[in-house]
Amino acid sequence: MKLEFNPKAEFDMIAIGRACIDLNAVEYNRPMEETMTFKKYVGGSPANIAIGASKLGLKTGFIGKLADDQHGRFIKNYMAEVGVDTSQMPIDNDGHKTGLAFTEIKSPEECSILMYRDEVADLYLNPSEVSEEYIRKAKVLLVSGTALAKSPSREAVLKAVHLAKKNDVQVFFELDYRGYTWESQLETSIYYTLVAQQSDVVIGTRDEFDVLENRENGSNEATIHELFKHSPKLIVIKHGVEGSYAYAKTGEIFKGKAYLTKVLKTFGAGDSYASAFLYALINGMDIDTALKYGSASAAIVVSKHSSSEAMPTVKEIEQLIAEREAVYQNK
Ligand SMILES: Nc1ncnc2c1ncn2[C@@H]1O[C@H](COP(=O)(O)OP(=O)(O)O)[C@@H](O)[C@H]1O
Ligand SMILES: O=C(O)C[C@@H](O)[C@H](O)C(=O)COP(=O)(O)O
Repeated sequence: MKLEFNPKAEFDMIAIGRACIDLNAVEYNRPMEETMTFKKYVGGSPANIAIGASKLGLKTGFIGKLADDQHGRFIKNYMAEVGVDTSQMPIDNDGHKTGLAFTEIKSPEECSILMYRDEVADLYLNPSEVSEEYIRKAKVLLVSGTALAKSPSREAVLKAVHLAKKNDVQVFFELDYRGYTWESQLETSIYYTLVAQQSDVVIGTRDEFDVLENRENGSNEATIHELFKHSPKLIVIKHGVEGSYAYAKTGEIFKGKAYLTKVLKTFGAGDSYASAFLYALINGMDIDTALKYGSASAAIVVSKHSSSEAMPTVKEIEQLIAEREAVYQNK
């Protein structure tokens, strides 16, 4: 099974959603109450994915609203420096602020995120700020689920999905569930289902698919049975260190294993996985290989301090895959 991308498209991928700030505990392996210093990085799942993809050499753009403040300017400069096109990142004129995520690293296994997302600029992206001219230039539109949490960002994303489908741009939906921003799980389920049914590729953790289905302890089989009645051609369900599965509508099932490593913190895994998985698919690699790229990228990022700055190069990913696969083959 292979996805077809428009070979003439100017951008490999355009992401839509939030570009924010991560403040990662500098003194880690302790609770946040005892953490006195935090290091600033660009964050926000779709921004991390765009940065990761750009570092891998994909031509990447971003649609997202920024606050008119120091953080907004820092984000725009950083993203431009790593090669992301920031021409569709309007500035909020109504005093809304940049979203912040403080990360707590209690131990490599016990990490949590404290988010400040009330009245954040990214959720004020207006449908009028989503341009058909821009979206039609992409091979892939990557949608972050959190951008569906509130209006007007919700309508801006729905418009972007509509324009992508109209112009044969592949829609990748990263569920990216952050409970803080939603009114209820039922509300999330309604909008996740609406967008998932229209997407070409849906990526999420097992827990996030349970949110989409508004249930507990769902099964991958039930998920794919339902979603394959609609547009999706590929569904990726992640199971943390146990690895991930990619299900193709054509019936094939691919299993990706996690590459175990010395973990510093667990967050950043999903975003680095998504950027490398996408890189591999866009470059015509098969799904087994794309899963290896995703896992290797995640293994590199969980061993480092940030999610965005730690995004690896193609060389680092390929080296890790070669080393690990050689070990598996000698066993
Ligand atoms: N502790 C870990 N060590 C190595 N790889 C990991 C680890 N945790 C996750 N990964 C890799 O990252 C992928 C995505 O992680 P997961 O935790 O399922 O997603 P998310 O970060 O979105 O919650 C996994 O399929 C796996 O390949
Ligand atoms: O998405 C956010 O707003 C916070 C991220 O920037 C943070 O780095 C993170 O949680 C990444 O984790 P992941 O989505 O599991 O890759």
